[in-house]
Amino acid sequence: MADVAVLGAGSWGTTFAKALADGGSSTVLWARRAEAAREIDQSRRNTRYLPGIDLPASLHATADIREALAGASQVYLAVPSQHLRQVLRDHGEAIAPEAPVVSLMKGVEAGTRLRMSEVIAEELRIDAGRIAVVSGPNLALEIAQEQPTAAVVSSSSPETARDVARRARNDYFHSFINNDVVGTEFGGVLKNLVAVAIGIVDGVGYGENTKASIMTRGLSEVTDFAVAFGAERETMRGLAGLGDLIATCGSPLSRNFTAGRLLGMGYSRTDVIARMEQTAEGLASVEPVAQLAEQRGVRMPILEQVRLVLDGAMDPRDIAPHLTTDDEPIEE
Ligand SMILES: NC(=O)c1ccc[n+]([C@@H]2O[C@H](COP(=O)([O-])OP(=O)(O)OC[C@H]3O[C@@H](n4cnc5c(N)ncnc54)[C@H](O)[C@@H]3O)[C@@H](O)[C@H]2O)c1
Ligand SMILES: O=P(O)(O)OC[C@H](O)CO
Repeated sequence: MADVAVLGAGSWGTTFAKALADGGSSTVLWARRAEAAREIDQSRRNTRYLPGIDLPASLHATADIREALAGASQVYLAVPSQHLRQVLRDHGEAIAPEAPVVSLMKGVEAGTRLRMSEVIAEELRIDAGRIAVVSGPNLALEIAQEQPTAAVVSSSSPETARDVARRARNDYFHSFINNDVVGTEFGGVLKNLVAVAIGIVDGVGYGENTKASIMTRGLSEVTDFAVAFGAERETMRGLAGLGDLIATCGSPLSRNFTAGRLLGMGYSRTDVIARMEQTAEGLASVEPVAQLAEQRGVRMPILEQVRLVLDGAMDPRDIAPHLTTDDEPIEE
């Protein structure tokens, strides 16, 4: 029986499980595919998602989710956002009654427009104080290579945030804490959308001025959105907001940036999805976030343009840090 369980053996689940194990927790990782579990357990490698990375001996993997959850005192979730609900519906009752449940994901559920912590609360019917989310500038491969990185653990319960942050740290990974779950979660979701926009302009061939303009206006857009839903403005200037925006928009390791780049090069949404071998959460989050923004009356010109490019209704060359229909100058 392990101290902690991580569900999802893609690039982030495997990396986070390694970080937990390197921090001293005996860790079990659930992989959906039996071959993946076998490779991690026996060869200490996950070649599909983390080529070249040696995994620690204290990390055990299994394809049996019930075995993974048995007795785990903390449960970390790292499956694609659109599939979380089903995993919890099928196996949630195997989670130990007091165990904190921690979302490592950065997406919004398409049909319901719910954040992952909301999906967890709804499916498991547990108190919000037992739920935490982790977010920050956390490109998996860099962390798997043990490059120094920080993240923030957020929970409405300071005790839960602290308990999780104590486990989720080691020599190369540091966890801060906060209690702004809405801001921390939306920071991770929304930077993906700005990263798609930055990828698009990169694919078109535009340079640093265009990217910096879109990143800066993107942060303002992300902040307005998150604050409209109850987030603290300060959170958006922290690791889960600005920090993650910088990392994701500036790195070819980012799948959202990569998806945007393909769009900018002229590939259609369908082609991009077919070419992506890993999860680019931003693609599925565009529509629900746009609907949420409309609901609250938040103006999101960059998101709107990403949506138009994805729908094939706008030439990627026309994407700009403002809506091209703006006639009059507006306040920065
Ligand atoms: N990779 C990163 O750098 C990183 C960093 C921080 C947060 N995240 C977030 O972590 C989450 C997971 O992303 P990832 O990078 O590990 O994705 P990934 O594409 O690398 O891996 C996804 C994993 O989920 C599994 N999976 C696919 N469909 C499933 C289903 N129906 N049910 C259960 N499991 C399924 C896959 O087998 C795979 O193991 C995303 O929300 C992402 O935004 C990723
Ligand atoms: O590869 P991406 O675009 O999903 O980004 C990964 C992490 O969220 C970066 O913090």
